[in-house]
Amino acid sequence: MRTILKIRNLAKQFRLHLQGGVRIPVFDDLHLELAEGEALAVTGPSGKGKSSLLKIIYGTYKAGQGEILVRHDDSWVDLAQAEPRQVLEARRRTIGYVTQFLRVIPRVPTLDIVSEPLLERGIAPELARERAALLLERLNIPERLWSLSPMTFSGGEQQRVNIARGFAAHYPILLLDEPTASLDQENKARVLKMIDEARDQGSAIIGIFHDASDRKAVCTREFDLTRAA
Ligand SMILES: Nc1ncnc2c1ncn2[C@@H]1O[C@H](COP(=O)(O)OP(=O)(O)OP(=O)(O)O)[C@@H](O)[C@H]1O
Repeated sequence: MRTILKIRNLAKQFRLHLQGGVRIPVFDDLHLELAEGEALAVTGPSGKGKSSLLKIIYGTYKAGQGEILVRHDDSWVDLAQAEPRQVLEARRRTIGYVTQFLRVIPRVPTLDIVSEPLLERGIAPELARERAALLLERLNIPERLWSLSPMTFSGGEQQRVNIARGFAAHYPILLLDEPTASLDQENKARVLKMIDEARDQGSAIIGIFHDASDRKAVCTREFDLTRAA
């Protein structure tokens, strides 16, 4: 399997400008490589920087130093240095990101939220909606809710809508920040199966799972931040 992500020398610290310029160091000299078909669990105690690492890879947070080389359309792009336009391109086709929180846009129906990543790739609306419907069904979202905005849905329902959206299109790299956090056992098992299927199809996964048995179920390797940086 080909390497798809190479992180070299990554350093990050936050600076709280509104609180006397206090510095919070997170990483120093972090190195990481990931190949297609691998599922990496990022571990470490609370506050060690697990979510920050995912956000840096996705381009939400800027790296302080270092390289984040991603294989995008068969060439290497350093997302730490990339223009915002390149980051958006990579997000559209190469890197997916699923958190436990859905960013709800008022009045947009659930089915449209889930089909959007497919429509963005030029998939015909009919096909995109079919795929979205399959995912919602698989994740136990009752059909009567599909035409509604998820704004009033329960936490677990919103999380499953977010997961359906994150898995609608194939991404070579998939970042998962506690995707199973507020799910019951049955839905959790379904999500873990979807993660496994994505990996079987060659996606490289980086996930944060608080539950050790979830990590064991889907991850091929662990990356312990207490040792990494
Ligand atoms: N936007 C931000 N501004 C300032 N500090 C931040 C910001 N985001 C994270 N931090 C700090 O960076 C450190 C790492 O936070 P992060 O959320 O990445 O940890 P984590 O390992 O994911 O924790 P948890 O397991 O509790 O979710 C923490 O000390 C946190 O306070």
